[in-house]
Parts: sequence; structure tokens; C-alpha cells
Amino acid sequence: MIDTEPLFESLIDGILDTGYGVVDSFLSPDEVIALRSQLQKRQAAGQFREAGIGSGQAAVEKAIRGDEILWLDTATATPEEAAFLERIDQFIGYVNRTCYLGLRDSELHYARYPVGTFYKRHLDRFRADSRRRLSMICYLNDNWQPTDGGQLAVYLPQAEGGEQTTLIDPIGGRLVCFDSGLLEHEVLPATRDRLSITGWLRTA
Ligand SMILES: O=C(O)CCC(=O)C(=O)O
Ligand SMILES: [Fe+2]
Repeated sequence: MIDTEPLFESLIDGILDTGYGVVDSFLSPDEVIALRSQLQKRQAAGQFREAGIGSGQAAVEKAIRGDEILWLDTATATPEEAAFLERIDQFIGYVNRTCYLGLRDSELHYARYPVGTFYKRHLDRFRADSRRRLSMICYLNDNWQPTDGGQLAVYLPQAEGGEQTTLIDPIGGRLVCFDSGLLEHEVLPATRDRLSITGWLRTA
């Protein structure tokens, strides 16, 4: 059992200090393996759909994003998925106790970016409801190398003008979290399939 409070605290500190938080063992290696095999099973069973853009995700637009997704649902969750959802609920509780954000619930999906696909620079709130307060991505990749590509690029406005770009490797077990309305970001193409759980923590 992972002691989660220090992880939660460093995510929040990161968001407040630099605009995004990163922790490297949000999931243990065993949890990454379990969730990755669950993702692969569901994908093999044909449960994934091409992700869309715009509210309701109606339009599939490969020039903007090329991932395939499957929404997680407590009603159909396996024990390993339920454990993940439970940890996200703990994070929501922690954020509400320490930052008074008034988060109410989460929406989370598996994502698979096939080789060569990407998600162009965007803000997560543009296409959805304003209840999305925090974005989070948890990576499920095995032994990801910088040469595999697929980095998450985050664009940070600088006080003196201009911006700084930071590249984050999608390493298994790593979780990235940021303000959905503030941080522009992009998924770069990779030379391997790139696997994750992505989601939003929402206010009422
Ligand atoms: O997978 C990532 O690193 C980011 C995904 C993303 O930006 C999104 O789904 O909105
Ligand atoms: Fe995004």
C-alpha cells in the first residue's frame, strides 16, 4: 500500500509553484502492470473508440488528435480499476481539505495513442464544460525511453513575457496534474503505442 499523502502534497506544490505537478510513483510497478493489461484486454475486446473534439466529442479530427479512448465506469470496473478510482477519490478529498477547490467528482478514460499519433496544442477546458478544474494523466507504459518520443509538452508563460516549454516523458506510474483552464499542452508523436489514463476532476 502506497503512502499517498506525500504524493498528493507534492502534486499540489508543483501546481502552485510551476503550474503543473509530477510524481513518479503514483502507481507501483505492479499496479502499472495490472492496469496496462486491463487496458490491453479491453482494447483487444474492441471497447475503445477514436477520441473526438468539441463538446460531446462529436467530431473525430485526426489532424488534431489521434488517440483512442475508453471511459472508466465504476459500474463495470475490475478490482484494479476500482482501486485506481479509489485513489483518485482520495486525491479529491485531499485537494478539498487543503485547497478548498470544491471538487465533486471525476471523469477518467483510458487512452491509447497508436504509433505516430499526437494531440496538438490545446487547453482542456476549451472543448468541455467549465466544471473541469484539474486535469490529470497517469501513464501505463513499460520501460519508456526518451528516444521513444511521445512526450507531454507543457507551455508555461513567463513573468517577463514569452514562454517556456517543458517536455515530460510518459513513464509508467508517473502522474501529471495541472489546472484545466490555464495550462496549454500537447502530446508529441511516439514510435511506440503510448498508454495512459487521463481525466478531469470537476466542481459541481
Ligand atoms: O496524454 C497526455 O500526456 C495528455 C493528454 C491530453 O492532453 C488530453 O487528453 O487532453
Ligand atoms: Fe489535454
